[in-house]
Amino acid sequence: MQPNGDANQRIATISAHLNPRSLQMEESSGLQQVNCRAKGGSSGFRVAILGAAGGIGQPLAMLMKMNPLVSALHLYDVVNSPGVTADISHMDTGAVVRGFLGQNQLENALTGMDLVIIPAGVPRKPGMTRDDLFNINAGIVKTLCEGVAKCCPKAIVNLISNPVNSTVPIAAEVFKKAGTYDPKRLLGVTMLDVVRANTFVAEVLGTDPREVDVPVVGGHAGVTILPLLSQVKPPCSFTREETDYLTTRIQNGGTEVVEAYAAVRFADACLRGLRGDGGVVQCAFVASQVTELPFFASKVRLGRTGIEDIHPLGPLNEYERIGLDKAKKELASSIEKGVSFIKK
Ligand SMILES: NC(=O)c1ccc[n+]([C@@H]2O[C@H](COP(=O)([O-])OP(=O)(O)OC[C@H]3O[C@@H](n4cnc5c(N)ncnc54)[C@H](O)[C@@H]3O)[C@@H](O)[C@H]2O)c1
Ligand SMILES: O=C(O)C[C@H](O)C(=O)O
Repeated sequence: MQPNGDANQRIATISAHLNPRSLQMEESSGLQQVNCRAKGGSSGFRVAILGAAGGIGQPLAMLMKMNPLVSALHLYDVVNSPGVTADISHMDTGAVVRGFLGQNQLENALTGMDLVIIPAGVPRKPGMTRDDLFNINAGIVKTLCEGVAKCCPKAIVNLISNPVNSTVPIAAEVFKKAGTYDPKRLLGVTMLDVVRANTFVAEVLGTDPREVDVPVVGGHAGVTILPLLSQVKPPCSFTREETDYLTTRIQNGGTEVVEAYAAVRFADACLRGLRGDGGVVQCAFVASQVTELPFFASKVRLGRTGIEDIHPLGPLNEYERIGLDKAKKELASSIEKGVSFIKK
């Protein structure tokens, strides 16, 4: 898997030769494979991953290729997408996979997509906060969202690139500028916090994490990650010591491990919503009136039009009310930072 221009062209030639029907050729010749949009092997949704060659992007691509709701999978990156595409495309599952390399293929990658998942950008190194990524990732998200606004304005967007607390407001401003903003279709992925919370709470309770549901609200960084331990299902209670331990561990989970599993589960929930399944509810960072802030993570119900309902926070205990105040303070400045990045 050593992708470069030549390898790309070789893959193009081989793909076109072996299965010309699976490709929708553009008029122009050249690097045809990467310029071709996948037709889709079966009925299902068309999904693009932007940043598909990265640490999150690659396993995400593999797991989305295994998802029966996906008929076409577009893998876009500024490096290495041909090799990743070749690997993933050999999996014997329904979705047709196409690779797209570099800025001039962004539009082809995006055209016709139902769901766009964005894990593009730089990740944290030890000692960094997610906000330290702002300077690089803000510009990347801006450019990619301009592409979305132009080529698939009706797509659901799952924003993974950090700092999510600022990149979601950036995306919203880009879409507003383009006249395509639909707050129901823009979701910051905070599901990893829920997945971690379920796991850590189950550890403390000595139960199966699949049986546990912990709402995590606020945002996706440090104190803005607010697990509502008073609302855990099935109902249970924690000592003050357990509450401190769990809250701190959930808030700092990203320094332990970073993984794609939650992104896959969240994308699957969005697709099940688009299909019309009932009762699809997940936490996400979205435009919201749950608090006085313009964006906030809480439980949302996903449906055919994206977010169909945003759940209120429910009753909070004293510990959570103090946590909420801290979360809102930091969130307000992260949101403002994202908004003014576009407005400046
Ligand atoms: N929200 C979450 O729960 C969550 C979870 C994990 C990671 N993240 C964030 O996701 C991002 C990616 O993390 P990673 O570990 O995959 O990093 P990575 O460096 O392994 O991968 C990032 C990928 O993005 C690509 N990229 C860079 N600029 C691009 C551009 N302009 N267009 C398209 N692709 C571009 C890179 O080439 C690379 O392949 C980071 O910002 C990280 O903090 C968020
Ligand atoms: O923590 C990170 O930097 C990545 C991601 O946001 C996570 O929560 O794992």
